[in-house]
Amino acid sequence: MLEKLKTSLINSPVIKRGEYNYFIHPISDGVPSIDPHMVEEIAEYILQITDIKKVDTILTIEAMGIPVANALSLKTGIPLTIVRKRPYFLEGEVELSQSTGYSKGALYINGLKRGDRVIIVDDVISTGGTLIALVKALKTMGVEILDVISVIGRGTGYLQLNEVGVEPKILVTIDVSEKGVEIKNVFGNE
Ligand SMILES: O=P(O)(O)OC[C@H]1O[C@H](OP(=O)(O)OP(=O)(O)O)[C@H](O)[C@@H]1O
Ligand code: HPA
Repeated sequence: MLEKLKTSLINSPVIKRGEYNYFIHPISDGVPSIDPHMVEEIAEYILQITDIKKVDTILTIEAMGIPVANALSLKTGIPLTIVRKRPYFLEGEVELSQSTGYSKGALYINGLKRGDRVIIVDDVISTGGTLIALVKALKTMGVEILDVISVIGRGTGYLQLNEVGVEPKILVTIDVSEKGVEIKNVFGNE
């Protein structure tokens, strides 16, 4: 189960970004090159754990949620909506603040309306700062969140989502230290 993802995660280099131990992996960084068979493996797995038929749009966040979310879109014919890091000043655009363990910025939602049913797909959840801000904004907009799926999870940031009534599905949970990456859990194996 998710063998390509697990093997490659264990082999990820870890660098320092300030105090933050940052792992580098194709799915979360596009570096080194992304193996399409690994993306396929991940997309197949996600389709087994979510009820995709009810979804109006697959929602992801620029940049590194895109490869997996796009694979899901191609496989299902369900449109892809990308939360961007730049504004377009369109009517109804919603701005939110993003904060991760190593960066701060703004995100912009376009193309969603009240009542739309979405799944959120992202590459990594760490502090939870990105997804909590997005979930809060979507709830205010009246968008229905059917599932929140992260390919990789690290730390306890996902618990913040529990506080707003969301239990994210994290495919592979890891520990990251200066020594490297360790696999802690695979979704469905709890
Ligand atoms: O749980 P958090 O601490 O918020 O971290 C997770 C976020 O960090 C990464 O995004 P980043 O802003 O680095 O952008 P990228 O996808 O362009 O690499 C990742 O894609 C998640 O969106
Ligand atoms: O350590 C990380 N690596 C890659 N992407 C990330 N997004 C949050 N944390 C990380």
